[in-house]
Amino acid sequence: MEVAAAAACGANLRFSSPWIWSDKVEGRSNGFPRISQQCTRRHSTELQRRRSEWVRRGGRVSLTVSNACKGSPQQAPSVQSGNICTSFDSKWLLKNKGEEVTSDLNGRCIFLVGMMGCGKTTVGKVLSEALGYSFVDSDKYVEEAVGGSPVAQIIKQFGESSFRDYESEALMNLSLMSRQVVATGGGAVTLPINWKYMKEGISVYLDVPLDALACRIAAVGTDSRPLLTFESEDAYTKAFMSLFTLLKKRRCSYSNADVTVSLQNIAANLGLEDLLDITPTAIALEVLIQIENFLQRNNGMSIRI
Ligand SMILES: Nc1ncnc2c1ncn2[C@@H]1O[C@H](COP(=O)(O)OP(=O)(O)OP(=O)(O)O)[C@@H](O)[C@H]1O
Ligand SMILES: O=C(O)C1=C[C@@H](O)[C@@H](O)[C@H](O)C1
Repeated sequence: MEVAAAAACGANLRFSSPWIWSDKVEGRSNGFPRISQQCTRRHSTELQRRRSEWVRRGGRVSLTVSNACKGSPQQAPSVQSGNICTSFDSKWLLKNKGEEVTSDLNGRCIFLVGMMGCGKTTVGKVLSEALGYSFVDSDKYVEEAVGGSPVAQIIKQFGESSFRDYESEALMNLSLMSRQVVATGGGAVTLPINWKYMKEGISVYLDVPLDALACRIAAVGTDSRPLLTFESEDAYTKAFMSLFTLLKKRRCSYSNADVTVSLQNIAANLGLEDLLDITPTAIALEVLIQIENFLQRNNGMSIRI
């Protein structure tokens, strides 16, 4: 099936194998993607199979051995991005890195930003545990503030602009706190005032390829996501095309984050072909490594904009 509306969007798409096989999404002469029906069905089934496997394994991943890491856990060297060792349990590495980074952070909050489905909640919970921080989901914070209605209903009932006002108020309140990992809403980055709040802490962009996002969202359904407005019977196509348009508008805003953590880079560094093999623990570890680098580059200070 061809997705005509793709032609309306002028952004560059980055496809990461193996989420979209080259025989299923083909570049067209006009530079826009063509997505086959078969592709979308295969994606959902494959995703569900892999997710069950991932859950059965307890979210574990085997990491590539690096020559840079030798010795016992007691003599563990500091972990550099891209040099994650198999010899130690990744949770052990995360805990240790968490302890190191916690003291550098001096109580500052971490704000996770990124498109819906990029893993802010999943990774945020793991990260907060490693840092000894609390975890807050700003969507949940808004829901509680307005009496328990789901975000989808708030948007439908009051409109996106009112939701953004509630979201800004939530971020303002959260920016006054310390020792919190905050999973922000996917669109929080679009309002400049929110950056003022988030710059009270360290902001981290979780950069996940569009096709992986669409797969994850399609696997759980699009019903609770009113901003996915592309019309299609197929959940993957609906998610992919809507996210494509949203990301085109937001990419620049995400780049304001202090730190970017790219799943494609993690996969490349770990020698993994499949993004689904990257566990939340491995992603949280990369977040901490990148935060540590950022703090070192800026002498422990977050740059304010
Ligand atoms: N590393 C991962 N590997 C595989 N699936 C993942 C991973 N991280 C998250 N997921 C799955 O992706 C989906 C979205 O994750 P999550 O809710 O953490 O994203 P989010 O960024 O908080 O989304 P939103 O902004 O919509 O709240 C969930 O179904 C989750 O189980
Ligand atoms: O990307 C977005 O704009 C959104 C993401 C969700 O987290 C919610 O904040 C809401 O559905 C809007």
